[in-house]
Amino acid sequence: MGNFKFTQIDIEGLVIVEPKLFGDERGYFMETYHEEEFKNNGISTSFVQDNQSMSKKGVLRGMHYQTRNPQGKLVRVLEGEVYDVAVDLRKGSPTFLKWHGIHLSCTNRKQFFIPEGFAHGFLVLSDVAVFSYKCTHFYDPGHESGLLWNDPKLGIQWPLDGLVQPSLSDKDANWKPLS
Ligand SMILES: Cc1cn([C@H]2C[C@H](O)[C@@H](COP(=O)(O)OP(=O)(O)O[C@H]3O[C@H](C)C(=O)[C@H](O)[C@H]3O)O2)c(=O)[nH]c1=O
Repeated sequence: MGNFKFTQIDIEGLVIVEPKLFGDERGYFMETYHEEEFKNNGISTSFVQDNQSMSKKGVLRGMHYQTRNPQGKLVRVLEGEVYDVAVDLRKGSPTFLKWHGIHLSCTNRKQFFIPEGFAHGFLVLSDVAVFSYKCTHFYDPGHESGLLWNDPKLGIQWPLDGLVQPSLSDKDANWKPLS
């Protein structure tokens, strides 16, 4: 046992997962998910849908959540690097509207578990990023919602690194600001 390191952070429920790498002259092997180890470390949920997206440098996808069938997500990067952000939207949470960001990359191999009740998004820092994640509920297009990436009420510190404006879908450019 023990092929993963789990780190809880100061927003309850968010977990950083670091798989153990087994390298040899052929290359490497690592487990990327293990139901029992994850359950024993605060990720006691089942996943029903896997997604993958590819994005170019400067793309920002988010901040998304579902108002019905809220999706918990276990996210990781297969190629490149992103800055991944989760925002606590759980009613009554002591960290309501607080956010946490983390660099996920194919080199640090970190995974980020984001429970149901959070908005999620990421900014692509490398030329290309392939993003892969598991969801705890199915996609529910009729109940998609979102927050503006730069909503002053959130104050997310994106590593824009000179980028004036990330590249957004029309949907992501037009979420309603928090009142
Ligand atoms: C999410 C999703 C999308 N789609 C279709 C709907 C659109 O025709 C197309 C692109 O969808 P969208 O622009 O919403 O994709 P993203 O901007 O990557 O959305 C995701 O971005 C952030 C980072 C998230 O955390 C969510 O998983 C999700 O909202 O794929 C599906 O058919 N199934 C799905 O589960």
